[in-house]
Amino acid sequence: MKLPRTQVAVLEAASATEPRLISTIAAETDENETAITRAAFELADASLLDVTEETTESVTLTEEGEQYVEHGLPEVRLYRAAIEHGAENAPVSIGELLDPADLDGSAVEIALSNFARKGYGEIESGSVSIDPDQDPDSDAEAAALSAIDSDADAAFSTDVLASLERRELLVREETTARSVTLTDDGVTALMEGVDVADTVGQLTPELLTSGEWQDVDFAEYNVAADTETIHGGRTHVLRRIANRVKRVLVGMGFNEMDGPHADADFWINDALFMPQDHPARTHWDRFALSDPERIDDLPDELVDRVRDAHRTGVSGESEGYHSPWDEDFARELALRGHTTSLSMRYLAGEEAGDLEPPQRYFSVEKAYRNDTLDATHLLEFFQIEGWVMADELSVRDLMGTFTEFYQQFGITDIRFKPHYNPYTEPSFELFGRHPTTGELIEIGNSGLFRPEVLEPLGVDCDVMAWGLALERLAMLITGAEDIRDLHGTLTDLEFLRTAEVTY
Ligand SMILES: N[C@@H](Cc1ccccc1)C(=O)O
Repeated sequence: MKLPRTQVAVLEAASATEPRLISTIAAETDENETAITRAAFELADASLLDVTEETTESVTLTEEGEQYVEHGLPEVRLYRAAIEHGAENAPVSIGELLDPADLDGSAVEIALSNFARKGYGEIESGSVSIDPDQDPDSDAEAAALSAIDSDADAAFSTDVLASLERRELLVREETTARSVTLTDDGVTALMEGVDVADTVGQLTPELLTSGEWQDVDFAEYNVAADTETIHGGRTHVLRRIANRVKRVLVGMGFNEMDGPHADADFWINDALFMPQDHPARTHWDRFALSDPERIDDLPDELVDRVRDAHRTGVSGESEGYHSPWDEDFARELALRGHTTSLSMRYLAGEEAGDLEPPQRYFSVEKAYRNDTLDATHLLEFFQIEGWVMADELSVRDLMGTFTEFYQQFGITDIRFKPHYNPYTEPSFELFGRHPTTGELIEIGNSGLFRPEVLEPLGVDCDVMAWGLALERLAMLITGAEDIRDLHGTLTDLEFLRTAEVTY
């Protein structure tokens, strides 16, 4: 029988009685492991070999884990120091214990939280009291750490391993080792004699330049063979969803808006009839920029009309806020807290000229808010902004548009809740049901622009508008439960590699 060179090498290195590791064969034959693996699978396909896989877990300590092996766990050090300072009798202030326990910086926090978690005692108003029945010498985590330090294969309860992993004191890794064993057919083939076929497995520059490629026999590829998974580049799941959203909206007849991320407060807030003392306009919520200090090129007449709307209202029963309106503040620069600044620019005729109804515009762009990070909030996120201008619009048009839009993503259970925005009346928040937790999560905000917004802009028909959160839509589509899985430093790579955008 004639076989390619690497296959002959694998066959000769394999045994019928004892599985041999592919990595060992690769080392012995001085071939790379991928080539040997491929040869092994080809031989398995021809029934000459069996390939078996064994997954093993290896555990290694992190740098922090190693430090604790040497110096003791912070909570254990705290317990020992507390005993030495008489905490068995009366609570001792934490300050007194830091030095003796050799704790500073982030180690203090680590010591306190694990001390409490393990029931070593209690910390109340800055004082430590201990549970005298505890024995830090039998701390299960400390024991596991030092045992792993001396023997990586040491066995432990999964609970202890999991908690050490959570504390990032160790990392667990899975490795798959493949072994080969000769089958009966393989043994027979070897006994009858196996020769190296003059086939070429790889086309090289030398073969090409010498012209030799014309005379050689090429080895056949087994395209069905099992191989290592290679993770190629891929468009980020959020970008894929954004692209999909754009395509859907264009399909619904919308044009795309574009504009500055940093803008005058005038466009971000004042044009929207947001009172200047609104909480969202304070430094708690807003990322202010200082250079340039002010934006000069605002449309003067519009500035005057917006000022009047704020102070005394517009025609009809409108009253305005009757509060001071500071033009300098309106000219200040900030990162846009919503992309509704773009809607204002377009409705004012600043971007695409004067617009006659009907019109539909959208953007899928970033907005910035000084929020607290959590499972549903990021400091920068994408908004799906949109508006429709027409002679006569009602809440039914708004609901119908959302129903049609979300349907394209397979989302049919949307809820509406009456809401308040200074710039729309009526206003509605939108909720969607999370596919795995079943929880209703807020996915957007919407409404019909008030006359106090439209009249200064020179728009004399109805405009309905919204801002939907792209990341929340992504959570509904992919089932991600934490927005931080989608982007930012905590993203789950495996999720990004495998997440599908279905529609
Ligand atoms: N700007 C609003 C969304 C919105 C846009 C337009 C009209 C109504 C609401 C937000 O960020 O939540």
